[in-house]
Amino acid sequence: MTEIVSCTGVSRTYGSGLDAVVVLHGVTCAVGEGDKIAVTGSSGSGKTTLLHLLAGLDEPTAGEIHRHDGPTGKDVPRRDGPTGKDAHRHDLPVGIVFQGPSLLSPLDVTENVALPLLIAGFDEGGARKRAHEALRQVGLADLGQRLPEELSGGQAQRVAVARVLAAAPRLIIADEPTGQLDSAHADDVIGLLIGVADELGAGLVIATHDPAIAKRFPLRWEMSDGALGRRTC
Ligand SMILES: Nc1ncnc2c1ncn2[C@@H]1O[C@H](COP(=O)(O)OP(=O)(O)OP(=O)(O)O)[C@@H](O)[C@H]1O
Repeated sequence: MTEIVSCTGVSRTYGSGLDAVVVLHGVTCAVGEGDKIAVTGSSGSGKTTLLHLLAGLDEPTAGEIHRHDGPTGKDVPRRDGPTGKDAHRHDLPVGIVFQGPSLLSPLDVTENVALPLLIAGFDEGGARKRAHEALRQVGLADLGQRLPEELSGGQAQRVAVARVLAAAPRLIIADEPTGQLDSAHADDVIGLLIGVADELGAGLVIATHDPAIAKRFPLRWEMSDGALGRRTC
């Protein structure tokens, strides 16, 4: 397995002195290309904290997180890379899907999907083309000009998945991506995420409270009081 990110003895403490609260302790784990992992556990057990550390949105207070460099898991063909550069170098390392609304309200759907690519150095034409293709793949080709406020919750999460697909990351982190959806739409979004991870050869880690969703993942990690407990596959 080619590792994307690994944690060794990782802890996260909030506050200091008498107010210090250890919310994650001694976590050792690794995510590799092609891994599909559901992180379960009761509310407050540390799922989001772990996912934020894996995504690089937060830093541990103890232990080490190592991000392993490498090309995308599969040789994803790129037609629209940044002008004059090797497109693969501009694939984003991490794509994130959050539970709640994460689209920027002044931007239309296509602009939201294209934004990470523009930040990564793609020219506007190339970024828009990739955004259109990603939206087509998640079944939203006709909604590119809508504003986020004109979308249903399920459509908004599909756009968030398209944004990940367009960015072609090595690692996809999804924190309760279906927490605000009914079960039919939840199933649909999880299926899309798994399909996107397969297509990219990416690692996929999701946090979920839903046992039916967790069952769809070959690897399951259970968080309990800030520790990574039972792992099943
Ligand atoms: N910024 C913060 N300051 C202090 N404590 C925090 C902070 N963020 C999270 N915590 C605490 O860390 C613990 C773990 O939170 P975390 O959000 O990781 O849990 P979770 O398993 O994702 O919960 P949920 O399923 O409810 O989303 C909780 O007790 C929470 O109150």
